[in-house]
Amino acid sequence: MKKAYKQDTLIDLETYGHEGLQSVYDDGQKGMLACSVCRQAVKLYLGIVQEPSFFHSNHSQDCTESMEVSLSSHDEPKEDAYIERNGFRVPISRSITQTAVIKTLWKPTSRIKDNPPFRSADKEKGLSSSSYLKQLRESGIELDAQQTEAVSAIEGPVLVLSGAGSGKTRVLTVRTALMLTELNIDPASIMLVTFTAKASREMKDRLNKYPGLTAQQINRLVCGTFHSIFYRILLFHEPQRWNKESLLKREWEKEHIIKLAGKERNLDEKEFPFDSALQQIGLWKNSLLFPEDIKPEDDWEEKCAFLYKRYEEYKNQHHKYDFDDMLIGCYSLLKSSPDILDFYRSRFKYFLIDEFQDINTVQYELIKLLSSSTRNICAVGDDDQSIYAFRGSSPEFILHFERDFEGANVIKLTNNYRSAHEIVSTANRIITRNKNRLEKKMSAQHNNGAPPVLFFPFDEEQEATMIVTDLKERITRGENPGDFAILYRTHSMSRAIFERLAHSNLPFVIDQDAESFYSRRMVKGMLAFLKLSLDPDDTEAAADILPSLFLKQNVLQQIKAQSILNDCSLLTALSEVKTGFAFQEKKLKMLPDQVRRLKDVKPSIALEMVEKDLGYQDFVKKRGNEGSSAEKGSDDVRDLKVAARRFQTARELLDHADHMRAMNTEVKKLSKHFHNAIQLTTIHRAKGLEYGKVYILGNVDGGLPHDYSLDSYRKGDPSPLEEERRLLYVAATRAKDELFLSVPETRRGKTAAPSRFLQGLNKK
Ligand SMILES: Nc1ncnc2c1ncn2[C@@H]1O[C@H](COP(=O)(O)OP(=O)(O)OP(=O)(O)O)[C@@H](O)[C@H]1O
Repeated sequence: MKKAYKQDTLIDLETYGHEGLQSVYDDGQKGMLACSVCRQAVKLYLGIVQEPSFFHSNHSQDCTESMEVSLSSHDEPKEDAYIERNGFRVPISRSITQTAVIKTLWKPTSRIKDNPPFRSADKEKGLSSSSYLKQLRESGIELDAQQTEAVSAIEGPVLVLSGAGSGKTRVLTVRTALMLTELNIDPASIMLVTFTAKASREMKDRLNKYPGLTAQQINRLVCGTFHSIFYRILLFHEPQRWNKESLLKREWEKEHIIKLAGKERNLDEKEFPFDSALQQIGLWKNSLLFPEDIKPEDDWEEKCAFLYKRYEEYKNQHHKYDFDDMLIGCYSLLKSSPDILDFYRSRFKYFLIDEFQDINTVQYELIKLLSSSTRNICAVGDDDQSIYAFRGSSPEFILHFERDFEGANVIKLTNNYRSAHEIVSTANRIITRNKNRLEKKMSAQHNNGAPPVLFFPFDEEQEATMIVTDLKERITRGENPGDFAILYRTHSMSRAIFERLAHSNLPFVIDQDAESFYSRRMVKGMLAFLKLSLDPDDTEAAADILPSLFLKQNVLQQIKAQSILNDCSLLTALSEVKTGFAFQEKKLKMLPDQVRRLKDVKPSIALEMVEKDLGYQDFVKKRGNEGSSAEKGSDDVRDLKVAARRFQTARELLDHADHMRAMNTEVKKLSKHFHNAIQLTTIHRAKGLEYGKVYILGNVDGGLPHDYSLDSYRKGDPSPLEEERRLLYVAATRAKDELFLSVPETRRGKTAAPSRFLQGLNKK
């Protein structure tokens, strides 16, 4: 059905603007829509599979008003294409309708086109004379020819270039097992380095299941992350200096130190992004750049360099160290103590390094130092999956492996055992456009699945609604929530989908470090004006608006005292503050009236007023971290304005923000216990994981690729853009069976161009 009434207004989907569909959807959810024929309640279907249409909420038979609808009979969706389950309209057929298109307004869902046909893999089995590999094969652990070569080349430098899903974990574990069994290599002479502690546990678990290995052998392996292994070495040689009590374990401990230093430069806690500064400091440390090496290129780097210097001084004075120091400390120890270096060079004879594409300078130098005499290093990784440049990793280490380790044997694993052919082909087409990479092409081992889907919501809100509709349909039909993942470039992109899932009954989990959108500095600051408009005595809100009025936090005490003395509200007291600047004082005088007016208009308008009339725009320009492009305050402001569109009053928006903050905490608590839930995660966190079905949000220029990479590209540096393309590649290759790419028409309230990474993928 294409027509419905909202009160007396007829909504005709044939002519209704794409941008208004979300609010029609919301009206339907609130029971505000009626069938144009029988006047019973209807809702709007806003999903991925079919075009939007109205359906009755309380019975499955839709009225036959199709004569009113100007779709040709050829295009008309059949009523029996739907069934009603749990009050939800579920299409029976999963086929994507490309013919029943709402003219001009609705861009139909489509699929990636022109992928090369699937060639049944004539997979070469690994031929090896190894009796151990035969034994493994008999117990179900097979290797193909490339994998066999990779596990058998034990001596000398080896680079295993393993495409996504090509079984590198299998290669690493089988290789280790082979060394311990058939080759009788002492486990204590093998260093097996993984990217996470979880990965090292998984490796050991797998080894424990392999035939012919004893628990004792596995325990004697030196297996762990770079940090855990090198910290053990430090602790052995300098236990006093590296005792556990001196470790700055938590981010807030480190932030505390740089915040103290920030006072010397008048960097306000509420304004300066100390967390980003810590990240910058970590980046320098991991690149073995010490305070004296830094040559700041702009104001941001200059401030960070100052904080870095003070941070190091503080640690030295107070005998503290952080995680980064563990690696730097070990590197210095080995460099400055030839005896110790010799000892470890003769102790460790074999190095196996997982996720080599994410190695950083200090880690690389450590491994080079230790392996230089035996040169038995086996690096396993995929330059196409290098996505941690912000932590100092770079695909350069893998790209230059052959140069740094002369005579290296390079083995490519190109069979993808994870994903269906159409997904693998699409991923290949995306990544081959990167220039700085080693040539390789994955080939899928099965063809069970249709080409990836492209869908085109109007904005972030519709994107979330369409995905949740799709999830509900599928889960109602019996699919497993744990099979789904929703991946995004940055946490802030997950706001709308989090909100929609929080209001559904679907089980979902989020990353532990995902902060609520409404707790972000710029968002809180802006909402504080709305809060004050409803309650001029709200102390927290008064404190939160001070930075944007360019007032120090100590003004809070002053206005509290004034409000008691003069028996007035905090807001009125604020208007009396004397700053010594006539212009500022004049602005403060106007504040109470301006703030009070905010509650009388829709929140989306109120936010515009805060931005333009109350000077928030100037604040964001000056203090919104605008220079550091990756985390701009202005982006948060634009996101908030999109979120606010769905609310009629300031109270509704503020209640929603409180609810979402509470839900964020709650969902994180539950995330630890949920085992069969939809996963919401950043692409970075999804690395190394796999899911049946994957939705990727925001495939538009500015979203993925992220704005900052486009800025760099315009300035002549293409490498961040290449890293963004790798991110899309990593995201796409997490999917085993189905992949959905969302391409919204607008983003943050502005028209958006489809991601350049998808160019040409859906055209004949
Ligand atoms: N020779 C093989 N035959 C059949 N299945 C295999 C083979 N090798 C690996 N697999 C399976 O392929 C899947 C992907 O393997 P794995 O997770 O080790 O890939 P990966 O290279 O680590 O992936 P990524 O780099 O994308 O995270 C696993 O389910 C694994 O059991």
